[in-house]
Amino acid sequence: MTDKISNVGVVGAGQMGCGIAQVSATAGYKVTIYDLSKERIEAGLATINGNLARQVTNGKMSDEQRKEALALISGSSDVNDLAPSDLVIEAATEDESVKRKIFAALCPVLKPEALIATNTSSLSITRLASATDRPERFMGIHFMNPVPVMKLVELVRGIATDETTFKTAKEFVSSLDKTITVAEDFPAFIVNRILLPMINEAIYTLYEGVGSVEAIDTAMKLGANHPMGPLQLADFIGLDTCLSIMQVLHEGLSDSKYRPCPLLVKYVEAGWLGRKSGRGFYDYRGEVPVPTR
Ligand SMILES: CC(=O)CC(=O)SCCNC(=O)CCNC(=O)[C@H](O)C(C)(C)COP(=O)(O)OP(=O)(O)OC[C@H]1O[C@@H](n2cnc3c(N)ncnc32)[C@H](O)[C@@H]1OP(=O)(O)O
Ligand SMILES: NC(=O)C1=CN([C@@H]2O[C@H](COP(=O)(O)OP(=O)(O)OC[C@H]3O[C@@H](n4cnc5c(N)ncnc54)[C@H](OP(=O)(O)O)[C@@H]3O)[C@@H](O)[C@H]2O)C=CC1
Repeated sequence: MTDKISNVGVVGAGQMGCGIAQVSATAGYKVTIYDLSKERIEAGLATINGNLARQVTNGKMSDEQRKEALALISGSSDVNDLAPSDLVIEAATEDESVKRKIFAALCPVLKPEALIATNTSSLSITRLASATDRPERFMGIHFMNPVPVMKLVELVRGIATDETTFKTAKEFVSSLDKTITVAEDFPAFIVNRILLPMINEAIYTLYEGVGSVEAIDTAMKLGANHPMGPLQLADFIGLDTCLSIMQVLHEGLSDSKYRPCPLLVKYVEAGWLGRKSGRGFYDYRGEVPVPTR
């Protein structure tokens, strides 16, 4: 048995929240994106608009389908507008205290039978579930960036997640034409347990002067056939998110091999968060990205 999902709520109008909203609406779900700031929501809706328009230009969808998808998405800075949701996917900043506050505000608004999922990259699903009033109806649905392009979604159960919730999540993700992999509730799950230490090592390689930003990215693109160099990918993910994931790995697995590189810490402290803030290992403020080291 599964639950029927028609209305999807998304918390956080950042790069992931908007991607999740876009693919959900394209699959025919009614979507409400909630964020604290109206400007964020407007910028997010504009990004979705641009992405859908590009799909029309590339012949991947008709203009009619674009209009239908757009008509299914609305934005709100009032959490009460998530009340009709059958499923809420939390995709706010990768910070446990932020997510806990969101669940505290969200739970009283939702129908008792509504499901809550988190798109967290690394945090314990069991611990996040305990911050809600429905741990059995809570789980991890971890999309990859950019959501409209990447095929994989990791599904992660918490200790209390019930079978109906898991099956409903599976059915929902399959309806978005994504491929599922199931991960156990360990720090950073599967993809980020492997990917982030590689990115962190690339930052150490830069920190120790083994190569420049350009040399490291070129090496991995042409020497290992990665679509993006690791530093380019770190900027794409967001350096704040990369640091949070490394901290969760370091603390959660108590192994010094996961120690976040001090240079990553420094960039985040400077507010150089990658593409989203205009500067990271590359400076994106000009016509072409320029390495910052
Ligand atoms: C941190 C976590 O918790 C987990 C994660 O997500 S880790 C990150 C996982 N993601 C990756 O590793 C991405 C690695 N990079 C890539 O695969 C590729 O560089 C890429 C798919 C992002 C871009 O591919 P590309 O060939 O260089 O660029 P390009 O030809 O411009 O784009 C390919 C398609 O992706 C689309 N695309 C690219 N960036 C996009 C974005 N940010 N949003 C939406 N669509 C995007 C393009 O529109 C294009 O679609 P069409 O074929 O319809 O035109
Ligand atoms: N980036 C990636 O490659 C991936 C990220 N993820 C995960 O997805 C989640 C979101 O990441 P991403 O989209 O990259 O992050 P972004 O920084 O792009 O977006 C996060 C959004 O959440 C908003 N936000 C912060 N606090 C609240 C709140 N209390 N209520 C509502 N909205 C809030 C932020 O607003 P403001 O900026 O104003 O604070 C911002 O708009 C994280 O958990 C991350 O780990 C998962 C897969 C891939």
